[in-house]
Amino acid sequence: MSDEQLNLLKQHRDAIDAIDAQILKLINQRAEHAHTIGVIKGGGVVYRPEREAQVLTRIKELNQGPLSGEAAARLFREIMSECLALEKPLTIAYLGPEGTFTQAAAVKHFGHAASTLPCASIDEVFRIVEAGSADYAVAPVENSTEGAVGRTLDLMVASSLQICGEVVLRIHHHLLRVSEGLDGIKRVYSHAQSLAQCHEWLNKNLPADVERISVSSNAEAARLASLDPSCAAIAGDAAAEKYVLNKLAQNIEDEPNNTTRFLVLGKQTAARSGRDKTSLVISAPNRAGALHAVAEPLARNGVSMTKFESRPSRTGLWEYVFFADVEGFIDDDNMQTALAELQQVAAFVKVLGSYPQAVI
Ligand SMILES: O=C(O)C(=O)C[C@]1(C(=O)O)C=C[C@@H](O)C=C1
Repeated sequence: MSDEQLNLLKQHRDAIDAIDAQILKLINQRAEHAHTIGVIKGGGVVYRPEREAQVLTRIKELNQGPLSGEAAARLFREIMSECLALEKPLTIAYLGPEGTFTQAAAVKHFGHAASTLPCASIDEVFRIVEAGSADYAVAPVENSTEGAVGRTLDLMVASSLQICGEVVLRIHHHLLRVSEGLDGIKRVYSHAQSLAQCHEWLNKNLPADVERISVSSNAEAARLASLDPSCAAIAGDAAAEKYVLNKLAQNIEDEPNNTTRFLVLGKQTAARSGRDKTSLVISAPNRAGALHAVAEPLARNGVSMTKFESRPSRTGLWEYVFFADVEGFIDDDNMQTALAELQQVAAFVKVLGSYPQAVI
């Protein structure tokens, strides 16, 4: 570098140092306000999903670049996470083990200041929060290629927990291994869904005699691959980092827009954020007529549906339960009318929660 370049570099670095000092001071001023808000809340619920969604939406709107709106929101996600931890540190139960996409979703939603608690099953995630051993739960509910996560939906029917948020995560799968290169791989471990999502890539890039073994999670697959150089795993970034594996191939999922949606569950109901969703479960006696009876009051009252999923009820042989996600907040007038009408035709209607739509 020339003297002139060195001089320019120093000028910019000096400017960055001065700006960093200002940012630090302002972040701490923000933290002081959050701390005082915590005192005003007087030991009540500190996490306010609707306010967090509003803060992040506003940041995206205010942002003028060169950082992207998403990048700016992610930075503020972390600042808010630390501010919230000053009020009260949160523990988030998730479908483990460590390194799963569900943990990545929990961190995306609550930031790094929240502690995450891995659970062995979706049932345990619900139980732990119901018992008060963790503050919130994060559980997968649907994948864009594989469809609904039935266990989460079934548990929602009986659980006292409310949905207070959603997280949408792009799922990127990588082929991971302790050693370099594709030679000598005898087995590939992954969760059955991930093996299915990378099926075409595996057919094209690995010899036919490489065994594909499905295990309980992608993180478990990465752990197994870390123990044996003749094995590889399909898993995401978090698992690759945790088990210090090489990425032999990145983003090997067949479907480039592969996303998973997760629910955030807790004992509180969220307040209106302005861009909300409501999840309902509706039970009706027989499927053919029931589908129309359930969808019609929503449509007629102008409540738009973003998801509709039917599952056999676990209580009656021919009964179906319908899971509907609709746009809007529970006490919107049209929502209230539609719900009252639904109650006339359905065996039961349960509101699983009204909550802010995912912002980042
Ligand atoms: O506004 C509040 O209620 C706060 O506690 C402050 C704050 C924030 O840092 O902006 C922190 C945590 C809440 O979940 C929402 C927002």
